[in-house]
Amino acid sequence: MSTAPRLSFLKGHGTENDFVIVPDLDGSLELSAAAVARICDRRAGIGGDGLIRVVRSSAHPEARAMADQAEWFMDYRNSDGSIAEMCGNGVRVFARYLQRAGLAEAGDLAVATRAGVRRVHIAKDAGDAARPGDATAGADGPITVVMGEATLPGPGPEAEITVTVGERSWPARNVNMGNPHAVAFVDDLAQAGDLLAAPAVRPASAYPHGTNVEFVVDRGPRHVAMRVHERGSGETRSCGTGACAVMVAAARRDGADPAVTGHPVTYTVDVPGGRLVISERPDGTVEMTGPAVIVAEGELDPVWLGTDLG
Ligand SMILES: N[C@@H](CCC[C@H](N)C(=O)O)C(=O)O
Repeated sequence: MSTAPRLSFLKGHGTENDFVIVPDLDGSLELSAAAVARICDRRAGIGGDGLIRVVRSSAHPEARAMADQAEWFMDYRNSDGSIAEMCGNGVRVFARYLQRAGLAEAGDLAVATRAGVRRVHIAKDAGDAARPGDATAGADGPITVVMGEATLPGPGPEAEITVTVGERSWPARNVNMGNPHAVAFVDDLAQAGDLLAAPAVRPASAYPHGTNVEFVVDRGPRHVAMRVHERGSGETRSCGTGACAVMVAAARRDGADPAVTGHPVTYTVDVPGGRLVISERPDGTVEMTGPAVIVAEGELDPVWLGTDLG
């Protein structure tokens, strides 16, 4: 009989950026990069753009210092097993899991991430939505995350980014939302091609740990659409931090800087998997609202898990 641990999981998504959620409340699991990649495999595993381990902050060495501000830590991994600092869609799905499991109530909540503590607001229902009547209000209501401030490098080589796909290159904006992004405005999203391989981004020195790449077109006033190639996951149907980076890049391009005007600015960002509504406030904080859905739960077969997991 197998002595391998039984591992419960849930599956969820935010605008079709999908995740395997692994509750490990007391932080007893060792999840190797290989184990994460196996679980996220869409043919041989559960499948997902990433894996989110739910751990009590006090039980995780990277989160212990945040435990007095946020009870729960989002340990986020990309589908190739690599670690990422932050996941904007993931943090909404994380909050939905906590609500569903009775570990948090609708309303305000703080979540610890590798990029710091993020404030989350879980709408009680569509009527409590940050934007009543918004298309993002599903049966469970939308979730809003205060994503922190975008960081853009000052003039210099790190600001002069070029993104290349095949024969075509575009200038891009370097925006950090806790994790790195290169945002390129294009004429047509199809120009990004099949995105089976990561676009080339130069200079490499601007992104010592690699980057996510967004391709953006205009849809109307304060309304854009994007595709994304995610570091560690490939093309996905959505990226929350990427959509925030896109919103800030679009606002700067459009001459809208809330820090200068004193007024918040809001963009609708369409992604292949849905719609996100994103605002930047005069104090520089970026706020994102979108759906978060849990679709299934189950248990991984301990025999299949084998010895990859401790
Ligand atoms: N999909 C996420 C971002 C996940 C991390 C990213 N691939 C990285 O390596 O930085 C989001 O919704 O923000």
